[in-house]
Amino acid sequence: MIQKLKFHQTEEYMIDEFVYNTLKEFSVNLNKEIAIVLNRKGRIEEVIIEKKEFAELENQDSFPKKAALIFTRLSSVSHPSMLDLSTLIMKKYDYVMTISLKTEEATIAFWGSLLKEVETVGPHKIEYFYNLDISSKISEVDEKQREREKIHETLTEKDERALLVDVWPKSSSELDRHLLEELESLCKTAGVKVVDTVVQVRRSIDPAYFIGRGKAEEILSICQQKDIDVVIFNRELSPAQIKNLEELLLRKVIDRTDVILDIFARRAKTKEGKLQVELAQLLTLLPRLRGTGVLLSRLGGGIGTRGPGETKLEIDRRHIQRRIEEIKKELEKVKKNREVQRKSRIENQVPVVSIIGYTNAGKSTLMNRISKADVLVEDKLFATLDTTTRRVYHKGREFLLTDTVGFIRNLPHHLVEAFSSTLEEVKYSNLILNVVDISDPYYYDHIKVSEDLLKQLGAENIPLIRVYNKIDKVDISSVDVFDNVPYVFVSAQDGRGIDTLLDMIVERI
Ligand SMILES: Nc1nc2c(ncn2[C@@H]2O[C@H](COP(=O)(O)OP(=O)(O)OP(=O)(O)O)[C@@H](O)[C@H]2O)c(=O)[nH]1
Ligand SMILES: [Mg+2]
Repeated sequence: MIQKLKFHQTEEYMIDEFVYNTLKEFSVNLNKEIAIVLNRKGRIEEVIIEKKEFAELENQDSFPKKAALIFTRLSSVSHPSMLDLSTLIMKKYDYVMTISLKTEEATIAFWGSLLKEVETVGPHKIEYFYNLDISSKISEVDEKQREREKIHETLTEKDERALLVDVWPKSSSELDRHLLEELESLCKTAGVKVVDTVVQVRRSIDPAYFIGRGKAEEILSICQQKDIDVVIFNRELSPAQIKNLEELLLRKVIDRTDVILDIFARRAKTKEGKLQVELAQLLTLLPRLRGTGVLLSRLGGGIGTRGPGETKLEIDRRHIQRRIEEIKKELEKVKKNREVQRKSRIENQVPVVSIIGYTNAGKSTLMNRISKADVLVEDKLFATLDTTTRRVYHKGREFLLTDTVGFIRNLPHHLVEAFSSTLEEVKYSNLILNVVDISDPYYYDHIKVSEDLLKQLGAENIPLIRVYNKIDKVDISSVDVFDNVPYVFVSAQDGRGIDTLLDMIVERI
């Protein structure tokens, strides 16, 4: 049968009578379901006999990107199942056709021309499809896809113009101001141009618009005057508030979490890093999807819509749920791997020292200084997303030094969860270095944020040294040292204090 089908070419990129009869004959005789893959010329590229779930066809790379999947069902079900639809979506087929051999009826599922949902034709008797002109439908979809890619490109090419919105309590403090500045540098890192900032002082939060409808209308007029593309809130918005605000402001509305996620999405390099970012994005996205509809695009592209790598976040709820499970499984594997490595380290008795600290504190610079590793150092938030480990020797002692992702106040809950496999490493270290940028006026606050997170990770009982960094920038006599935690003053940049730090490390491991 394979020979018979392999060199056959169907008309119009559709099933024909010959193919149908052949499929039927062999399906019935073998009592097995059969699938074929058609390329765009209508040639049969592949014949697959009874894979229970065609969605699990894994050698997706050998498929041309654009192709159709046609398969038989022995039962009387002739409409596509959830699984069939997710095959269509995930494997990027042009269309998927389900044929019931019992009823001789079939249904095809394909992307609608708005690219927002899946359309179906059928169930109809199989003969109906022999003359169906699917090619023009498909080219319509292609055309739309190209247009959208163009829009996406222009949007990502030019810097997006953002309006920042914050809500402060009646008794606002310096810290509120600081957090707003922090959002501004997050935006800078994410490549967004901050055009204006609106701060509202209010006692309570409006459940529908967060800021109250009057203020929201005021913001709309600012957006129109200043050609704003995106409105960024410095507080966490509920899914309903995002929806209401987007409807009123006619612009993309995102919050602080989205900005951080966006930065993470651009920066994740390793497979694990990417998986973790994707997981965090999906966990954030899920509660924002309402109903069972297919959410295919938030307004436009740009910030808040990027996935790790080049993929955009265009996924429906079921698919998300499945993907979340998939990622968790993969991360579980990574974790197992880590455990094995950890065991062998324990057996070899090589102590582990972890560098943690607020983002931009100088962790990677310190790592490079100590181990001469080449870790990306940048005056940007979250330069490091993937952990790096290096072997260090000092005074006849050996230890492993690990650089980690930076901490930040209000680190999105989903990120902590998603990055747990990376952050978990900290829990198994013999010593923790909390790197603190003392040139930042809020350094004490940063110490607290980082050490609170250690508590959350269950790492609060591990010996810790506070490494007060950047002493080349400030006069250390003006620096207060808090609590009874061991500390050292260093400049990771010019090397001052590093020997003392190394001595302190080997004393403690
Ligand atoms: N003046 C001075 N600048 C420093 C020192 N250490 C680091 N920096 C600068 O601080 C910025 C951040 O340094 P990184 O080492 O990337 O900081 P990080 O903590 O790894 O940051 P993330 O990975 O983004 O969380 C860079 O511009 C460094 O050059 C220091 O001792 N003195
Ligand atoms: Mg770093």
